[in-house]
Amino acid sequence: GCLSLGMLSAQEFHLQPTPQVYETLQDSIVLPDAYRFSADVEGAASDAVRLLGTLLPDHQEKADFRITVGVKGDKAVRKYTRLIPSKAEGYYLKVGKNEIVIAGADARGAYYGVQTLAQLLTLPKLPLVEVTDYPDIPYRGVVEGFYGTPWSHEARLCQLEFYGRNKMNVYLYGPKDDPYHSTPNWRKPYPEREAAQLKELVDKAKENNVIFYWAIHPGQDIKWNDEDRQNLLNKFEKMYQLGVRGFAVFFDDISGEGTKADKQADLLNYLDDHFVKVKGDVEPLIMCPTEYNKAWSNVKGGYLTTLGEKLNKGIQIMWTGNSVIATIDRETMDFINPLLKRKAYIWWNFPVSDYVRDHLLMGPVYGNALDIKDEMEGFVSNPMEHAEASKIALYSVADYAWNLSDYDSDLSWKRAIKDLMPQHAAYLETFAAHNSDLGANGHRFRREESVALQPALEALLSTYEKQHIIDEDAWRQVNEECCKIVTASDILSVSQENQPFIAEITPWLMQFKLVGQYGEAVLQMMRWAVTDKTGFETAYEHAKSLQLLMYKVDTSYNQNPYQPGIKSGSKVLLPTFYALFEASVGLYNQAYQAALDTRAVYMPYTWNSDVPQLAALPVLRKGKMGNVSPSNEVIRWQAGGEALLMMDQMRTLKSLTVDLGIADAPKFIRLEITADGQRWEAIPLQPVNGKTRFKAEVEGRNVQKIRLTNITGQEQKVYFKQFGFEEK
Ligand SMILES: CCCCCN1[C@H](CC(=O)NC)[C@H](O)[C@H](O)[C@H]1CO
Repeated sequence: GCLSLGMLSAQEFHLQPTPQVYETLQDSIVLPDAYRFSADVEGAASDAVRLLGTLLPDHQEKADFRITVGVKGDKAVRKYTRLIPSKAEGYYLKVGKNEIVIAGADARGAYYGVQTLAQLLTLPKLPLVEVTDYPDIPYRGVVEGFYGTPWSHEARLCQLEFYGRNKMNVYLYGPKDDPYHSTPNWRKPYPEREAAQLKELVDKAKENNVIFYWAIHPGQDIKWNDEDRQNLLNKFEKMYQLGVRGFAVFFDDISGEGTKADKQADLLNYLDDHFVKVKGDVEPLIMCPTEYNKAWSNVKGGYLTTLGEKLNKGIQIMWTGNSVIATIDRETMDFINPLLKRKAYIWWNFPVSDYVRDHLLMGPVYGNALDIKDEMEGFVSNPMEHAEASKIALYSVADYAWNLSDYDSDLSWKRAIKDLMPQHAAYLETFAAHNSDLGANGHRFRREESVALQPALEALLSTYEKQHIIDEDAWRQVNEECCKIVTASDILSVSQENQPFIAEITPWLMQFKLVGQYGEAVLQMMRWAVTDKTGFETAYEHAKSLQLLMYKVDTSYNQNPYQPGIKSGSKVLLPTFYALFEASVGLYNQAYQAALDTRAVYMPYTWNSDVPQLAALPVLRKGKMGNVSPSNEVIRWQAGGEALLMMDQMRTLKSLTVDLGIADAPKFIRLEITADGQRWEAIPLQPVNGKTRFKAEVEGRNVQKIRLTNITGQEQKVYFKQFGFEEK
């Protein structure tokens, strides 16, 4: 089941999202177990009344204490009318000595007033308050729009409860890899089981006052004809019958005919006129354009201006910002809103991680401007495929979108962590602090990481590298943090507080613990590098073993074909430990005339050669791929010259590619493999692209070493363009 709200102590209590106006008197009351209730239960406040019913005992006619719930215009709240903010989804909440009043500007406002009361009721005593509240951004929530494993049905049910509590009113269903959402099965109705689950989601969304939008992604193969127009209408009709009352059409990440603005606009206007307006109880249509960010738009080409001019005014248009992954500021909105002739509906691509799948994005939500509340129609977050782990960012997105000017990214982040794991919040904060950056990526979007520890890490490293001395205060801080990392990893990995969450992050907890232990071992190496030879050697051995263990985790879990593996502390923590490892081994080698291997990152592959220009090339590893860094100079490869790729242990290969820039490489270079280092077997080089690239058939072969030899009896001039392999 989904997590319930944790009990917080009064002083750290904070309403979520931060209300616009919140007055609390120093007094509090104990809620009586009997109260008189007045509300138009059949009226617009029915959702609010239902939610209230789950929070309080049944009411009784004869009681002094009065609880009133209503929506502006209801008789029950008539006398509070001027206190109700005239803002959509706004509400007035009062907890007085003898009464509680919840008066909504509309149905959802009344519901949100009760959600706020629900939070107050988690306090030991109910404080006397007056809250006047409403959202800055009309549409706030989540678009499940990522590539990768769609969220599970259970995860979605939990999400919807989370949105209700955090006053998010939008969930857009649009998982890129759902075959019935996108090409080619968007034309087909969902199979029975999926249809039933969608119906359940629609009901759950309604229960939590979330608008469930079903999105379709037809652009890659849609035909601009009546048949496909009817196909789309039919599919929308099917979804309507399942209870869906919000619809979206995504034209992102497509090519070809489907990208034409005027055709897209005609289709959407048709759907608007013949479906949305006809039904009468469906939310305004949302569309995601093909040019959905500034970097990809060609204003002169007229795509955006065509949409802005042609699309019916009521249709909402999504935008990810100045690039696919970007924070949103005034300049961003000043660019797009005039083109669309309406306020853009922000699709914020964070914490989505489908382009950095080996990283978790657990850090604060920051970088979006606080002065643009009047420039956006909506603000929805595209999350990670890890539903529970995404809640840290989503909590803060809800906080930001409800009340931009009061948003504080760090306080919100800390509250998000407490909300996700009230008991183990301290341990989760340790984990989240060091697992927040994306690593290098094509979008060049980065996040801060290990912020609190950074000064100590920098002091420790610079002092040690420059003066070969230990900054004791920094050393102590880093050592304490490493100890916390090890402790937090173990406690979280067996925590029963939110098992679905722990299941999502377990491989990263394993890696995080190893990073902490590696840090401890490296700190010992620094301590003993020139003072305790055997102590150092033990710590060195331990560090090397931890490097191998980290490598094993990184090559065993999450082996997706995009960014395989498990990265943790990848931006600051681990790179600093690597640098300290190398520095301390350097000092030890100098002090004891030793020659210990200073390589900090575990590397299963070793490359060397008696061909001078080849010998210097570094060998790289990414997940299960290994390759020798290409050279862009002419290699003079002497007769009989050899190049050897050695594995740390027997490894099974999947593929091997060689490109020496010459079409007849097989005549010059023999490729051999050995499983035992004794018996070699030549593997023929087969042309791949009819030019200079060749592959060797090594699928399933166990290999310890790979050898390239110049067999022509004379020097050959070649290019070393590619030498890469993939393990099974
Ligand atoms: C080269 C293509 C990169 C597109 C990346 N976008 C997609 C489309 C999008 O952003 N639509 C608004 C998916 O949604 C994905 O999740 C997100 C980030 O990776």
